[in-house]
Amino acid sequence: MALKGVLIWGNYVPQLSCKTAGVHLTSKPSSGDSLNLKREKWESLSSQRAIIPVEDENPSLEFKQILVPIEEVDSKKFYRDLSFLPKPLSIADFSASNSDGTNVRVAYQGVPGAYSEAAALKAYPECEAVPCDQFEAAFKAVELWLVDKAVLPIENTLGGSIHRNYDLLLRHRLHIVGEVQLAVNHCLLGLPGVKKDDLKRVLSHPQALAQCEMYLTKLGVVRESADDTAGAAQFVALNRLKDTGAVASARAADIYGLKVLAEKIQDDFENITRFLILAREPIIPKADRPFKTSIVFTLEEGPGVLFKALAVFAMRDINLTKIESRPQRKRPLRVVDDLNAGCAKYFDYLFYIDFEASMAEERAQNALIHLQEFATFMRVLGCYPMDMIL
Ligand SMILES: O=C(O)C(=O)C[C@]1(C(=O)O)C=C[C@@H](O)C=C1
Repeated sequence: MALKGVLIWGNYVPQLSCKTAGVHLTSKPSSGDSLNLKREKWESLSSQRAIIPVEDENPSLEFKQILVPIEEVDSKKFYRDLSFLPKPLSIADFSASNSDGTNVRVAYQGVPGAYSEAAALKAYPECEAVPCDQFEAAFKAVELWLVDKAVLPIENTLGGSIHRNYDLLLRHRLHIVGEVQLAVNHCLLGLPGVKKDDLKRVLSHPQALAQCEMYLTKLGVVRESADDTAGAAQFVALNRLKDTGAVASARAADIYGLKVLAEKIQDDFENITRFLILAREPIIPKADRPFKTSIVFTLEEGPGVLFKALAVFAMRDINLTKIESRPQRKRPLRVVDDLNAGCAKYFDYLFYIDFEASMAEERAQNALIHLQEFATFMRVLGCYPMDMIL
C-alpha cells in the first residue's frame, strides 16, 4: 500500500486511525528524506503545534487523526527520557522486518554465483545471502538461528525433483513459507583464451549436467560432478584448468573471471527451477491471493487407497500441482504375513503433494480432514503464496 509514514513531532501525540494500516516514524525528516514532506512545511506546521499529515502516493487512502495534547495527560510525569532502559524484545525482532529482505539472512547451497543465490535474491532483493556447502547445512543454519531463512531447489522442468530436499524436509522441522520460480540459463564457461574445442572435461552440479545432456553429448566431453554450478566455475578458475569447462551462470563467469563460450545450452530453451523458502515459523495462511499448500503423508496398504487419497482433492475441485513419492527410509519394506499365500514384502512410500488452495479455505481444511481417514501419518509442510512472476 502507498501510505508512506506518519510523522510525530512537537507536543502532540497523534493517534492514528487508518482504514488499512499505519506506519510510525518518530524522527524529524531531513532534506531529501524519502518521505514526501518538505522540510519547510514540516517546520512551519510543527511550530504551529499541528499534526503533520504525510503526503500520500495514494490520495484515495483516508485516515483520520485525533490529537491529544500531552499537557492533558501530564507530560512531565510521562515524558522523562527513558531511552537508557533496555527495549523489550518483540515478535518483530525474530522475523524479517521488510518484504524486500533488508536485515534478512538467507542461506543457500553453493557459492556466490550459484542459481540458488539468485533465487534467494529474487525472493529477498536486499537480503544477505549466506552460502552453505550442503543442503543440510542450510536447514541447520535456520534451525540454529544463524540465518532467518533458507532457499533450496525442489524441482526443475528438465531434471525433475531434487529428492534430497524432499527427504530433508521431512527430517527437519522447518516450514515452507514461500516459493521462487527461476529461469535457469546455463552457459559453458572456460578460462580466457580457451576455445570450446580445447575442452576435454566439463564440471558442474549433477542437475545442471543433466539439464545440458544433449549439448554436452554433442561436445563429446567427460562430465564430472561438483557441489554446485558456481563452485565448478570457481574450481576451473582457481586451478587455471585449460582443458576443463564449467556449466554455470553468466554471473558466475563474471565473479570468477571466466569467459562465456556458449549460452543457453540447456536441452530446452525454457528451463525453470522451483525453489522453496524455509523458515522456523509458518506464515498465517490467507485467501487474498493464490496460495499453495504442501503436505506429506503415508497410506495404509490396499487396493485403491492412493486413488481415494487423491479423490479428496478432486471432489473439492482442488488442483494438484505436484505429487512425489519417496521411500520411507526407516521402514522401506512392509511385510504382510498371509497364512495362505505366504509372506509379501511391499515397498513403503511417503507421498508429497502440493495443491493449489490455502489452509484458510474451508475446502482445503475439509480435504485434509478427509485425507486423514486413509492416512497413517500426515504433516502440513507449509502454506504459502504462489510465485506468479518469472
Ligand atoms: O548449482 C547451483 O547453482 C544450484 O543452485 C543448484 C541447482 C539445483 O540443485 O538444481 C539449482 C538450479 C539449477 O537447476 C541447477 C542446480
